Amino acid sequence: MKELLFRRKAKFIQYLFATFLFIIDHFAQIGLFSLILGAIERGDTGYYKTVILITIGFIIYSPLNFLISRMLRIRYMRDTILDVRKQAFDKIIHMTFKQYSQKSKDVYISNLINDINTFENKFFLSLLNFLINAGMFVISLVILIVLDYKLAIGMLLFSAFLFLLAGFFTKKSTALEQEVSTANEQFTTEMSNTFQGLEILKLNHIEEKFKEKSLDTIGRLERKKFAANVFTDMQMKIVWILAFVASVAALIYLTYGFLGGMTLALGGLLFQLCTSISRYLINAFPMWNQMKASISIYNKIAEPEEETLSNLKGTKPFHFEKKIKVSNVNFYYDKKQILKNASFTIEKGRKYLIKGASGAGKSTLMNLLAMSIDDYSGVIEADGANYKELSEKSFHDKVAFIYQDVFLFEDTIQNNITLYKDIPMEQIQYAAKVCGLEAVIQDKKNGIHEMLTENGKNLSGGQRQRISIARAIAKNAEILFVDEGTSSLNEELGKEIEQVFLELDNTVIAISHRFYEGVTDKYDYVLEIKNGLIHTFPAKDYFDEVITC
Ligand SMILES: Nc1ncnc2c1ncn2[C@@H]1O[C@H](COP(=O)(O)OP(=O)(O)OP(=O)(O)O)[C@@H](O)[C@H]1O
Repeated sequence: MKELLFRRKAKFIQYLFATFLFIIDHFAQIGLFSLILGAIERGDTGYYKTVILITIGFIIYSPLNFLISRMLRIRYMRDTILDVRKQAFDKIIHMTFKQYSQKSKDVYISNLINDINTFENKFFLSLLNFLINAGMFVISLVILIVLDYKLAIGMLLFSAFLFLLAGFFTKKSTALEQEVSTANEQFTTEMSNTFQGLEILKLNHIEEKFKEKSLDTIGRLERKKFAANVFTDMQMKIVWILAFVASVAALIYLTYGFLGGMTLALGGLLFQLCTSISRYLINAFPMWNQMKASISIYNKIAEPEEETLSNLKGTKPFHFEKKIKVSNVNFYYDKKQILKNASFTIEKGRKYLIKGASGAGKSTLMNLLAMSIDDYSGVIEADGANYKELSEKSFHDKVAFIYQDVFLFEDTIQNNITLYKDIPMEQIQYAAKVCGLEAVIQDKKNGIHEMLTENGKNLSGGQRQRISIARAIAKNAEILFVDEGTSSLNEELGKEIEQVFLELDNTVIAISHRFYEGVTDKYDYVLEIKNGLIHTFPAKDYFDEVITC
């Protein structure tokens, strides 16, 4: 947090100066009030005129001072909030895939919108109020020490007591702010799910049911916000009552002073200083807690997590010249064992098809081989290097994923194939040709530079899937992980696409429920999962047996 605040030193100093301007204005007001009291007491016309001139000067100076102070503060706040937004976005975008997939994408959206808004609204407001009130407190106390040190000691003791009291509230304030943040995440996720499934809700006339559920979530969020606000108000009220008691005590003390010959101007000034000190404390302490709560939100959304740092530990480059060896791998989801003592080998250039009943563990196995899961026992090695020591980036640079749903960017066909990497044009054209995209590209007015509309809506399912295979070929991926890559296509198209990646030289590890006559049996091996055990079969034998059975 300190690093964020001091990143723009010059602007931060301007921010502090702007706060100081605010404080000057406040003390000018107190001084003016005292001068007016003095003028009434003295009844001197010349002095009276001087006070009127000073008052007019103050009326002109005060709004100007406010304007300058505000402009200086806004510049700093704007730049710092921009930094927070960038940092929060960076944190999400640089998460490892494994970390990212632990939460729903809506949680990240909530962090980027709701949490940043909370931080923006609360942090600077509380920082400003805290600085102003703390600054005014110090100045008032110094003046009070000069004018009446006994009164100053009394006020200092009272402040120390309030400081201790505020410490008790800090933990609760932070916890409440975190609860609001979590409720925001739940709200965003639920809303997103509801809207994604709106078509089903409407077709089945169950909107009302979901409306009730949504209202519950909104209610929960509002209750959390209410609790956080009430707690801040409650702190203010407690401090306010104590401050009132302190002001009454100061008034009694001053009354004795007045009876002992103290002037009206001095008495008025001392009383104002005491009540102001109380007021500064009333404002400063809850703001301090609010500031700490906002900092906890900043840490949550913008500071890298321990896990991210520890995940960077795998630094060895991924090489796959010969084989990936899986030895005695066991994997559990909670207490349920999914894979038992799995041992097999993936040879370079071979095509593997993972088979098994629904829920047998096919995706789990693919995730293990794709480095998306690492909390397994046993060893997976690529050319002798332990998977757990490999750099995730190096691995992802050399593999490609082909899913049932292809995500396409609103950009050119070329950028959708290269995924913004610097790949020679001949390689891109080769990839497009191998995947049967040549005719599609020729058909487009701008060829390979044709823009795709949102998520490639101007392409057919088959064309979209071909682009996803072209990505793998263009990047020269050593392994293609294909998870139901043809399931959304019709039989004929599915067969054509499956044929494309089975004819590649690359290693393919695929999951498919489909059997395409004359194509599926071109896989080299089938890895069948049954009751957690993995059996390797030459594909021809496996399908001959299945078909015969
Ligand atoms: N994140 C998870 N947490 C807990 N259990 C899980 C999780 N993911 C999957 N499972 C369970 O692990 C088992 C294997 O799941 P997996 O998705 O690997 O099966 P699959 O063979 O790919 O299934 P399908 O063919 O239906 O897609 C299932 O019983 C599933 O319920």
